[in-house]
Amino acid sequence: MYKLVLIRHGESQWNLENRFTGWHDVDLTDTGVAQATTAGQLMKEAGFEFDLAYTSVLLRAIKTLNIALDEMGQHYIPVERHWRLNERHYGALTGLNKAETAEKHGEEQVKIWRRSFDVPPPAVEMDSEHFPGHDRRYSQIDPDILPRGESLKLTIDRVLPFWHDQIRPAIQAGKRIIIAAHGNSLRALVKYLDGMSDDEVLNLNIPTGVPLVYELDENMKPISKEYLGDADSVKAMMDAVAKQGSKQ
Ligand SMILES: O=C(O)[C@@H](CO)OP(=O)(O)O
Repeated sequence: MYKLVLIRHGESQWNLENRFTGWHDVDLTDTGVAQATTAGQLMKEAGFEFDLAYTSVLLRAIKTLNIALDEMGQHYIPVERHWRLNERHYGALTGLNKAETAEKHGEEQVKIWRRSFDVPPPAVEMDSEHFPGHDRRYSQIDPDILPRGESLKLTIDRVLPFWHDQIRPAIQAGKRIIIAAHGNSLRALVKYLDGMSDDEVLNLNIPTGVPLVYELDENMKPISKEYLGDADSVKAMMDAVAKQGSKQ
């Protein structure tokens, strides 16, 4: 039996401002820092020990991981940062306020953009500041595979190769692993691990800064899955994420 912990970053500045974020590199708010600290305390109390951590190349996930590991006294473990764990790229929606977008285009359209399985947002132009090709951290990646706007399906297509090539073999080699990532890159992983249908994943919302603990069998099939912390507050946080696309 293997244990795996997934954690979405704590609240970011653009979560607070309710803006589509994607690959835009925003920092944590004070609440986000507090959530990451609490997550570390909860994992410490539960006796978790990690050998290796994976995260994205975005500040909010990296910081959440560092804060939580620091809190656990496990700041020294190796960390692998990879762009394939980045948030889903929100294309031309990046930076827009979700409630204002719902006023303009309707809540239904915003729900389709946020949660449909295979409808991508409108693409960013190559000359947009939100096209990743202008960012040094992506300079080694073939521009043809850099996203300009991803559906969940496209996000899954770029997250899963990293799971299969790197993370799964490390788990099966006995490494105890934590993955700090993002709402939609983690929805991609959870959909895959839980074998959820394209319809079921529509209602999956992942709260910020709460460790999600999986027990996996030899074939990486989930035996159990639970969030650490108070169940009612976790549920309230998930509902709040779902409502971010409502009109004000
Ligand atoms: O804006 C984003 O990048 C994501 C996560 O914050 O939002 P959503 O939950 O709307 O997919």
